[in-house]
Amino acid sequence: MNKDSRIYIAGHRGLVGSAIHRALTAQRHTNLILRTHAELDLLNTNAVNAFFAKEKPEFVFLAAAKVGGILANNIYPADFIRDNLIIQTNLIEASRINSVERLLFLGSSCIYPKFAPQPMPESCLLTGPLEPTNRPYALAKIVGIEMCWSYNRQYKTKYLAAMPTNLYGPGDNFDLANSHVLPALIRKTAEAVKTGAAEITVWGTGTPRRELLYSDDLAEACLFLMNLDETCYSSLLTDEAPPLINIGTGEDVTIRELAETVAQVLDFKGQLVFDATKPDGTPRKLMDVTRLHNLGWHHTTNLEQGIRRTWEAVRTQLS
Ligand SMILES: NC(=O)C1=CN([C@@H]2O[C@H](COP(=O)(O)OP(=O)(O)OC[C@H]3O[C@@H](n4cnc5c(N)ncnc54)[C@H](OP(=O)(O)O)[C@@H]3O)[C@@H](O)[C@H]2O)C=CC1
Ligand SMILES: C[C@H]1O[C@H](OP(=O)(O)OP(=O)(O)OC[C@H]2O[C@@H](n3cnc4c(=O)[nH]c(N)nc43)[C@H](O)[C@@H]2O)[C@@H](O)[C@@H](O)C1=O
Repeated sequence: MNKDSRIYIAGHRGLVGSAIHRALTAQRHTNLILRTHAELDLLNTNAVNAFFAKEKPEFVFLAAAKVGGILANNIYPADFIRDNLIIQTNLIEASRINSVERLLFLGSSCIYPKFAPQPMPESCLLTGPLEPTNRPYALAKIVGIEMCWSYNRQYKTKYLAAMPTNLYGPGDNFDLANSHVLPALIRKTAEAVKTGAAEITVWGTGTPRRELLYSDDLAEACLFLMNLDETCYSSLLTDEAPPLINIGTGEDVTIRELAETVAQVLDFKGQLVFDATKPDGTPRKLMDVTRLHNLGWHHTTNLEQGIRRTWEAVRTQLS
């Protein structure tokens, strides 16, 4: 990407999109194309096509999606599969029609089988049954990968699918019902500190393991991939295997350890109570990040630093 390349960030107000926006702005990109949900509904095929025809982006970060934690995925499965299939199809097809140079499609680590080998290499895609709590969302993402691969083969496009691990950071969704685990734990812990409550409730058994990546690190990885030289980029887009790359830290913790780290950062001295009536979901989903490391990218923010930064960004809002 040149500094004046026309770059569209779909979903630039979300956790990931806002981090990509910050990273591109910090690198002095001057031609960013942005639309809020109210300005452009990505479910509207005609509106998306008109927007692409007018703005002619050269690079697309596809970070708009219907996203939520374990409970939201379980309660609204139809919304998750429908919205994601439509949004990604609209954007991939409009990118083809308008000759977008490179597109980065964001998927998720939940595309891999529930009992995949750990750590999970890209090659374990479609080798076993999925985790039921997020199967509709995961299937939409798997279709997105297959579309990128099919378009690359048939139309000679250059679409890459990045699979991030669980993410967190400033600008996350802190709604207790719909959010992911880390923002939920930060909010519950902040409220307990504020009210002097003796305990916080953690969903599930506390034994599942999760790998967490700070959103600004993820954004750096996305820019790194979009900026790969032609030889390295093309090496990820072969006819023989899906154009897939994992993004993560290669390290994970139990949910109990995660809750304890949040308690330590926010100075909460009370008890953790586990509510086993809530789903645990996948027991473990640790990414194999060998492919990304071999290209030369490593994360820089460790879990405790990331939680501190997130807390500093939201403490006035949550205290
Ligand atoms: N958060 C995580 O832990 C992980 C996320 N990912 C992936 O990263 C990507 C971004 O996720 P994240 O940033 O967390 O999600 P967010 O929910 O924070 O952001 C999604 C963005 O997409 C926008 N959007 C959704 N529907 C529409 C629509 N119909 N028209 C226009 N805009 C729309 C939202 O706008 P609005 O809010 O106004 O609707 C929002 O700005 C997704 O593809 C997700 O699968 C992957 C792994 C983990
Ligand atoms: C990114 C990823 O995110 C989702 O998958 P998930 O990792 O299972 O999601 P999660 O972050 O919501 O939960 C992780 C673990 O944490 C436990 N947990 C404890 N206490 C709370 C709590 O208070 N809230 C939440 N949400 N979880 C809690 C919870 O019970 C589970 O064991 C999917 O959207 C999936 O599609 C996807 O892509």
